[in-house]
This record gives sequence, C-alpha cells and structure tokens, in this order.
Amino acid sequence: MDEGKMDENEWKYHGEGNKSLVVAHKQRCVVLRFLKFHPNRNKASEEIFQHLQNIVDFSKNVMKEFFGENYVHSGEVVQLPLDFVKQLCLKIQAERPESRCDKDLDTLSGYAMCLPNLTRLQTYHFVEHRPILCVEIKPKCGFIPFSSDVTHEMKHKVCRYCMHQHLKVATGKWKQISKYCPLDLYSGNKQRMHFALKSLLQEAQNNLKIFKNGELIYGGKEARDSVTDWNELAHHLKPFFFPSNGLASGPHCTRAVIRELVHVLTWVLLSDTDKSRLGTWRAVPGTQGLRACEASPFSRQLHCQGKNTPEHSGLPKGCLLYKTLQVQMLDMLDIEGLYPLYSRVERYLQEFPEQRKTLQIDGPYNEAFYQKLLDLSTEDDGTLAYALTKVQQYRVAMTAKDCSIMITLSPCLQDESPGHRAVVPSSKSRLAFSVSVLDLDLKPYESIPHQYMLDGKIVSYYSKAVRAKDAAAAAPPRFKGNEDCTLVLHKV
Ligand SMILES: O=P(O)(O)O[C@@H]1[C@@H](OP(=O)(O)O)[C@H](OP(=O)(O)O)[C@H](O)[C@H](OP(=O)(O)O)[C@H]1OP(=O)(O)O
Ligand SMILES: Nc1ncnc2c1ncn2[C@@H]1O[C@H](COP(=O)(O)OP(=O)(O)OP(=O)(O)O)[C@@H](O)[C@H]1O
Repeated sequence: MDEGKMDENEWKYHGEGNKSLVVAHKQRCVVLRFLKFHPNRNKASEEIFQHLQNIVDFSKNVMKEFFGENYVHSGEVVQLPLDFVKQLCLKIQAERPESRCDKDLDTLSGYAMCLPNLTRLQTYHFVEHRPILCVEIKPKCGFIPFSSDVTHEMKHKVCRYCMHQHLKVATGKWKQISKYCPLDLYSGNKQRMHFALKSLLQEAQNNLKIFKNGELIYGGKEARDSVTDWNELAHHLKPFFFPSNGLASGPHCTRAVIRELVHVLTWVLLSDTDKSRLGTWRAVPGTQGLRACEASPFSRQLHCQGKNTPEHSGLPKGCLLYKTLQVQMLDMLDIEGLYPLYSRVERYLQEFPEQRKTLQIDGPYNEAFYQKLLDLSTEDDGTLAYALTKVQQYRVAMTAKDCSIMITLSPCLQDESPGHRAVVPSSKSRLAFSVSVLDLDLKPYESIPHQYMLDGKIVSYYSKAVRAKDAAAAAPPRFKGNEDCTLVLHKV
C-alpha cells in the first residue's frame, strides 16, 4: 500500500465494534482498522501509535504462540495522510449504525492498522474472481467456571452468556433471548454444535455475521432492524452448496441450504488445520469446566425427555475452537478469585506508580510477557508476582472470550486441484476453506473492576428473573396466563 497516495473513494465502510472501525479496499484484499474514541477524548498521536503497536506485538508475540501461526493475522501499523482520514470519515459516516455513533473514528493521529481482509480468502492480493462466503462467529466464553472462589451457586450451573442474555434483553440491547449457548458450540458433539449454529442463525445478535464476496449479507444489525430472513439467506447460499442441481425454491430448499451450511460449518470448526508444535498446549488438564449449561434449550429439552445432555465429544486439539477454549481457561480463578489479586497489584501500584512499566501492565508484550503466562500454578504465596501473573492471564483469557472466528468458503472449480488449501468434502460441492481469528486486542488492566461489577449484576439479574419465573409458575392458575384472565373477566 502506498500510504502517500491514498484516495478515500477506493475504500468502503466494512464494519465496527465498540473500539475500532474497519474500512475495506474495494479492489485489494486489505482493510484498515482505526481506533474509536468518545468525542473530545482524543489521545496524543504518539499514544495512539504505541497503543496500535502494542496490539500488533501482542498478537505476534502472544496470541500467535497460543493459537498457532496459521490462525492469527497481526497486520502492521500504518501512517496515513490526515486529509485522507478526514475525507474517509465523512464519506462513511452515513453508513455507520446509530448505536455505534457514540464514538468517533480517530482522525487526528493518522495511524491505523493494515490487515488482510479476512472476509476474502487470505490471499492478500487482488480480489479473486470466484464467489467467497465468510461466516464470522463471536462464540464467547465456552466453559462454566470451575474455580472454588465462585460464591454464586448459579455460576456453576448456568454459563455467563446465557445469564447475560436476560440482562441484555431487559436493557433493550436485544429483542429476545437467544437459544445459542456457547457450551453447545464448544462441546465437539455434532448434534449440539448443529443446534448452536442454528440458534445463531435464528438470532444472530452480534455473534454471527455472513459476508458474500466481502459484503455483509446477514447479521450485524441493530436490535430494531434484525429480521431473520432465511429465504433470502438461502437464495445467497444456494450457489455455494447446491451449485449444479436444480433444487427448487421454497421452504424445502431453504431448509436444505441452511442444513448444509450448518453441517459444513461444523465440519470446518472441528477440522484440525494447524500443524504447529503448540497444538497440545493446555491451560487446564482434562475436561474441567466443560459440562453442559442448564439454561441451554438443547439441554433442557433432553432433560424434559429424561435424557442427559450428550457430553462434549472432545474438540480435536488442533482446531481453533479447542485453542480458543484453552486460552479462555487461563481464567482459572474466575473474576471472584481474581479481584482480590487485582487489588493486591493495585495497592502496590498506588504506592509505587513508577513500577507500572517494569510490571509490563501496558506492555511491552514481548517473549518475556508470554513466558510468564505459562505459569499455571494456583498456589497463592502472597506475593505480588503471583497476583500479577494471574491478572495478566485473566486479561488474556478475557481477550479470547471476546474474539471472533472467521471461516471463509469458496467453491473449487471443476477439476481444479485445491493446491495447498483445505477442502470440505461436502457431497454437493467441493469447498476450499480457511479459518482465522480476529479481535485479539489485550483487554485493559483498568477493565477489571468493571468486570467484577458486571459479573455481580449479571448473576443477580438472572437469579431474580429465574425466581420471578418460578413464582409465576407456582402461582394459582387464575394468575397464570392470559386465557385464564379472560375467562375471569367473562364471568364478571
Ligand atoms: O462483557 P461482555 O461479555 O458483554 O463483552 C463485551 C461485548 O459485548 P457482548 O456481550 O459480546 O455483546 C462488546 O461487544 P459489543 O460492543 O456489544 O458488540 C465488546 O466486545 C466489549 O469489548 P471492549 O470493551 O470493546 O473491549 C466486551 O467487553 P469485555 O467484557 O470483553 O471487555
Ligand atoms: N481483518 C479483518 N478482515 C475483515 N473484516 C474485519 C477484519 N477486522 C475486523 N473486521 C470486521 O470489523 C468488525 C469490527 O472489528 P473488531 O471486532 O476488531 O472491532 P472491535 O471494536 O475491536 O470489537 P469489540 O466490540 O469486540 O471491541 C468485525 O466484527 C469484522 O466484521
């Protein structure tokens, strides 16, 4: 990329999260990722450069080690002409979702990250002229805390995602509770994974997006605009999964296409595409914390039928879900066990603020930082060193709990050899695929008190909601439902 000759018309709005905004090049397979800030809270250019460089270093020196070379794309920091950034900001403003406009793109520093566009196969060159489908999944935390520091009994039964759903619906972030439960997706059991993926397709929230040829075609909508149109989706997907046969349109075709998509995604998610030496790295021995979640509709349905939830069938050790889960499990103490250790570090820093740098709170995220994360002991010897290691491991685990998995699929042309690319042996079409992980920015040290507060809020809201539901179920029949009420009114 020639940073000297940048034209905003060659770029288009691609997407954004809470902290960054992404634009994609119209011809080439690259994106620019800018930081966002609350209005009037812009930082010094040097600070922004350092922050972005830290993101790149953390990705290269830490996350690549944990996830494996193949899955992580670290990108590089680039300096852009300020005029280009300002024009780009104006050009894309109208396309930004309203709910994200509380923050503005950083137009003052001129720094951004340049990354491969992961919604296209990772060729990093010019756009390939063959259709490309990309499914982005933000799977969230895939285990139930196993720490003995957990005080809320509910946290041993119901996963955080399922509990959080209730609070999110109550606060209006989403319209309805999703049937998706991360524990089903991470179970490695095909039946449970199919259920999880179908649930994501029914209620995408911010956990599922589908792109076709780099354009968003499904998900990524705000609560008020989210309409699940499977017929339209199936129309987009049909050429990928049923390229030659003449499946008619209509509900039968829609179901067949969705089923095929779910099967292919499950196959890809379970495939071991990383041959790096780190395939067997484990945060926690055995299957600790991997039980089913009581709130998952899949488990509840089986429970009603008097059956047990099929246990996880075990994720293959090289697959991205397995690696993500292992990194998430660096959170061995849960926020309840971690918070007192954070307070220990915080007390030390209050007394010796100049030590912040030595302790590598804000980087550098180098080999030494990575090595310290490998100490998995949970014997608290009362030292600052122990507390610091657990705090840093927690930050890394939280990062893995919030990352996204990108799966790209593209049909192999007839008689074409896939070359170095892995292929889904789908019966209807041969699809070359690649898998990668994105949004691996280390969570800030400062977010720990917020995590602690939020955890309490999620559990107490959920417990209250469950109690209210139980009370309603136990109430005399005339208070039970609308029909009963109507009858009483008729009598009057
Ligand atoms: O706390 P959670 O689980 O709600 O996660 C936040 C995400 O909400 P979600 O529940 O996925 O809708 C949230 O996503 P949205 O902005 O809601 O799309 C962010 O990813 C946030 O991370 P950060 O503060 O921007 O670094 C996430 O915050 P962290 O907890 O990962 O810091
Ligand atoms: N390299 C990439 N290639 C293609 N699309 C990308 C890439 N990086 C980000 N995106 C898209 O942009 C969106 C926002 O990016 P990202 O998740 O990094 O933002 P964020 O603000 O850090 O997220 P969060 O809300 O989790 O903090 C992603 O969900 C994804 O759809």
